[in-house]
Amino acid sequence: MEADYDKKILELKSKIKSFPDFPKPGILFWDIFSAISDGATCKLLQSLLVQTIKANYPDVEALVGLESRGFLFSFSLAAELGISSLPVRKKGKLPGEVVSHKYDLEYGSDVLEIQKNVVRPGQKCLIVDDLIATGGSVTAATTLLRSCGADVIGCLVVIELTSLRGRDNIPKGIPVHSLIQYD
Ligand SMILES: Nc1ncnc2c1ncn2[C@@H]1O[C@H](COP(=O)(O)O)[C@@H](O)[C@H]1O
Ligand SMILES: O=P(O)(O)OP(=O)(O)O
Repeated sequence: MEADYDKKILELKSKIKSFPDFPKPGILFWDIFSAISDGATCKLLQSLLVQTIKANYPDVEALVGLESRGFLFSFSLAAELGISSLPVRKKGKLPGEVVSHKYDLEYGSDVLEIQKNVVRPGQKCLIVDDLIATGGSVTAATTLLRSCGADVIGCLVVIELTSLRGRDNIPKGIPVHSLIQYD
């Protein structure tokens, strides 16, 4: 069983391409789109993510995708599990009334938004994204969701850049599950 899982992870890993110096010098960009351009890998990735959610978050009620690559997974997984798929977007992209959270970046700041009243108070929300690096996006999304009354039960990503220690930087008590880890 374990050997089968490890084999699937290796198969997935072999399909993810990396691009040095994108989008700026010094960044090694992990391109999730390179994996999902192949149908068999889409199916494999979806099944690994579903397996992780069922094993670790059996009570999850909503998957919150972070713009924009998080949306690839939040909708398809929510559809399979029959639960809500909620988007967190950058400023000015969601219609109607929104709740906002401004957060600091290395240089400057950014704002995340969610539509008002889409989260039920106490709703068990799992944050979903392609990758965790410093943990800044997950931290900001957690603050935003909590300000709406959500119960943030964890974070699920395909890739974790372990040397950046994102999981240590996010609020205590939010577990991180990643399928693939790179230094
Ligand atoms: N090296 C990277 N490759 C692809 N995507 C990346 C990379 N580093 C960051 N990202 C995107 O940014 C956020 C996570 O960054 P945090 O520093 O954890 O906020 C995530 O949405 C990635 O798509
Ligand atoms: O490329 P995106 O839209 O997924 O955004 P980010 O790089 O901020 O994750």
